[in-house]
Amino acid sequence: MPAQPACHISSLFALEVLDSRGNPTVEACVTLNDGSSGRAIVPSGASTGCREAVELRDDDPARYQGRGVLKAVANINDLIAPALIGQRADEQRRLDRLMCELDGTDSKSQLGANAILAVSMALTRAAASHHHQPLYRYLGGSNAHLLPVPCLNVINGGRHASNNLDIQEFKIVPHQASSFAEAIRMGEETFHALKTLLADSGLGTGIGDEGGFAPMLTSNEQAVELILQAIEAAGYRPGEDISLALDPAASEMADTGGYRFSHSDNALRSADEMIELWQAWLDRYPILLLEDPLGEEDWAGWETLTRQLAGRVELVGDDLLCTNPELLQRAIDRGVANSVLIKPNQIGTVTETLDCVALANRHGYGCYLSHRSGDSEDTFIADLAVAIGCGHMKTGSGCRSERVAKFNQLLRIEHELGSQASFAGRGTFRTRSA
Ligand SMILES: O=C(O)[C@@H](CO)OP(=O)(O)O
Ligand SMILES: [Mg+2]
Repeated sequence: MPAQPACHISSLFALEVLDSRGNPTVEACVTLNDGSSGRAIVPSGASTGCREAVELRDDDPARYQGRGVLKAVANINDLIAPALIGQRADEQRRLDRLMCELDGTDSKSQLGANAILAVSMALTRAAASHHHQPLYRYLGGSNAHLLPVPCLNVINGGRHASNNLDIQEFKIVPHQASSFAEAIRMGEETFHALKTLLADSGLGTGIGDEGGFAPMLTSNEQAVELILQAIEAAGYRPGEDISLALDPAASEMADTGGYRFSHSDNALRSADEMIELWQAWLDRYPILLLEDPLGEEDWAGWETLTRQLAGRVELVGDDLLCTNPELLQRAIDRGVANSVLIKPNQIGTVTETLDCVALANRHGYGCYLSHRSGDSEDTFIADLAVAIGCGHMKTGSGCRSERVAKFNQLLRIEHELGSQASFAGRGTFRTRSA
């Protein structure tokens, strides 16, 4: 029998490892006949959209309070591996489809999106290695060169911290830089200035899940004011050098009749009042991007919001769109949002993630790439950002290794690209109507 070609999968296995919250997650390892290999760890969200692909967890309370992933691991070892071993690793579309067929559900609930995505990403890495290409080049082709503006989440609230802030993510956007390295320096200098400011004001400097500070404050507005002060203290001009981005994660606030700010004043606001609130914040603060400013079920509210604000600010659908091409198509048809958050584990394969990006590109929607609040040392999304040239991404901020790992990978990519690298800058943020 002739030897199988070098790109064929010779082994595939999975194991249970830990994410940044100390919860179990799935790692998959793929090896090819020529010895090339790839491994990948899937991240995990806390404020998840209700239409995300299913993250399969064990219901065994004796292990990790029922959060184990041994079933997902077994699904890789016992069901996916036998189907994939012997196949070409660089036929990503075919293999991702094969796994979806093996699963047989729309939500990937049978095998688990955590099982399928771990394998999907590991396959990409193994194939890139087989073809002697860095991941960003293999995924993005010869013109992959654009480094994203990093949006650093410097104050954490909502589901990501145990403080009294309703807004989940207060992010700084260092866009007035000539390179990714300079942008990261500006961001981290501001992060450290904020730490000093908080400490000098007697406020907490403990951090939340995504590496930002999580102080108890008097209002959500105070968080913004402190960040603006920190930007100036670091020697930068708010709005000129460094702007702001917010993720209110409003699905988490949804309550009968509107949105409840349960962490601070417990006020209930209707969708119209929420839109007025964001409008007032846009008048007052240099905000370039609002992610999930309304909830995932509130399509009517989103239509009004988009009509009123899409010409001024990037409106990103996260829980609303779940990296799902079908939901994005619905948003396009209804004129909702002007940008889509891209989180591979919301949809569950590399192929479908790239399909969602392609659909967004065809219709002039922005793509805003994202980590999850439970993440790991895996840096797949750093390479993905350059591969798809999305121009801006969020991956937390600068004092947790799982966040820094992505920054460091982007610094390596920028170094490797040398004079071929470009930095996206402010123009990457959408300000036109959908
Ligand atoms: O809401 C979000 O955008 C994300 C990532 O920042 O949080 P989580 O991973 O908890 O869904
Ligand atoms: Mg979000």
